[in-house]
Amino acid sequence: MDSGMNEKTTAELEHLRGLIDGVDQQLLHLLRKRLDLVAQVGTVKHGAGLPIYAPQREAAMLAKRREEAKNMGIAPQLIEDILRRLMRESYLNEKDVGFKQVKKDLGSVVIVGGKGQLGGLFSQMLTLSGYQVNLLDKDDWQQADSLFADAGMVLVTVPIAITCELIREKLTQLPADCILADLTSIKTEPVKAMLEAHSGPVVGFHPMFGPDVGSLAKQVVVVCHGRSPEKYQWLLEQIAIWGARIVEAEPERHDSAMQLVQAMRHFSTFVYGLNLCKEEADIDTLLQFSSPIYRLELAMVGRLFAQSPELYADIIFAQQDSQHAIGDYLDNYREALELLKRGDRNEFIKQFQSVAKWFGDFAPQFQRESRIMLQSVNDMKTN
Ligand SMILES: NC(=O)c1ccc[n+]([C@@H]2O[C@H](COP(=O)([O-])OP(=O)(O)OC[C@H]3O[C@@H](n4cnc5c(N)ncnc54)[C@H](O)[C@@H]3O)[C@@H](O)[C@H]2O)c1
Ligand SMILES: O=C(O)C(=O)C[C@]1(C(=O)O)C=C[C@@H](O)C=C1
Repeated sequence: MDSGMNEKTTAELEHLRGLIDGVDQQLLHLLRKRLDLVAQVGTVKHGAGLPIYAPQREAAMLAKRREEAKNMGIAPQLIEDILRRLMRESYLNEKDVGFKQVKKDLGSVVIVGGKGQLGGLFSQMLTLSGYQVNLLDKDDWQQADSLFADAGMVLVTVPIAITCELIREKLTQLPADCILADLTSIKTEPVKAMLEAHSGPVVGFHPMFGPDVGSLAKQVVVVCHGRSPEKYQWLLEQIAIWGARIVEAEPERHDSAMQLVQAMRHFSTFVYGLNLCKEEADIDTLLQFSSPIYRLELAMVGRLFAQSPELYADIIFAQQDSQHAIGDYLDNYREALELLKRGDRNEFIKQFQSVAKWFGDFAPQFQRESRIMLQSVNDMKTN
């Protein structure tokens, strides 16, 4: 290539990149305009008590924009990705405006363990909705009587290992019509303890997310009814206004689902990390050779070890029954290893096919979903 050609190329590139910069700046102005409109929507919703998350509006809007994109020769997935990202920003912005307060005459809310992670999040959400929130943490028990005296709701969110004991020993003298609720990751024992300790309304919740979610939009909260649901119906409406989906479950059914969804999953993630550690794997090297799916998997394993060991120990150890599920997993692992040792490739393929059949339509659905996640993982790479 001669140098004249190089200069010409450089000049052309510079010119085009200047134009691209201009378009990107216009995009910024459009984003500013959209955020301002969303802020106004937030104010209207706050006044009317409408949920932050409007799934029908989202579906209708996405369908229209996809169609328009196609007509303009733009990949529909591109506009969908962009709009979904923008809507995530909307949830955060609308949240800051605050939420309608569904129950005006509640009295105060006392969050026991309120200086912890999840307690902090619920304290923020309740405060943003106009409730008076008092925190009662481990060094605050001398104020307990005066805080409980005018409490309309007591919300327990202390470490799992001490939850039942604390409820039985310290929450037996609440006002008769006070709601007693908890956020514990297991439900059978805490709900039982609350029903025994308190004769008024009782309800158990399990937020299916960690404290680092920016907003509750699209998150799931499991509710286990205890006593007098009509007295805490407002709270379910309040949580729905925050954008979360309420899933009702009997405590036992919740706990048995959690054996697979939490105890076994966290345990196998723990063993995965333990194994990498014992093998003295070099994470930099692993990342260098990683496919996007491996990077995502490693991120999911690594994120466990950035969190509280006590929380995960409690989730795993609190349910003795989960040992069976973990034992079954180990048996299956062992049998699969035998297959490998025998060199029985045909049997491996046969079993693979029966698992694929069992997954049914979920397998291609998960493949589509994970493809989008993997593309985002790749987007985040900087080298
Ligand atoms: N963190 C999560 O991802 C998550 C998700 C769902 C449910 N949960 C549930 O939320 C509850 C709390 O978890 P967390 O992650 O917020 O834990 P955390 O350790 O951050 O918070 C617990 C709080 O309880 C306080 N505490 C300890 N002993 C106390 C006592 N005797 N009296 C009053 N307060 C006391 C601690 O000082 C701390 O502030 C657990 O039941 C857990 O199962 C947590
Ligand atoms: O239209 C609304 O209701 C909005 O809150 C705005 C918006 C958006 O960003 O377009 C955000 C959240 C909703 O789930 C749907 C749409």
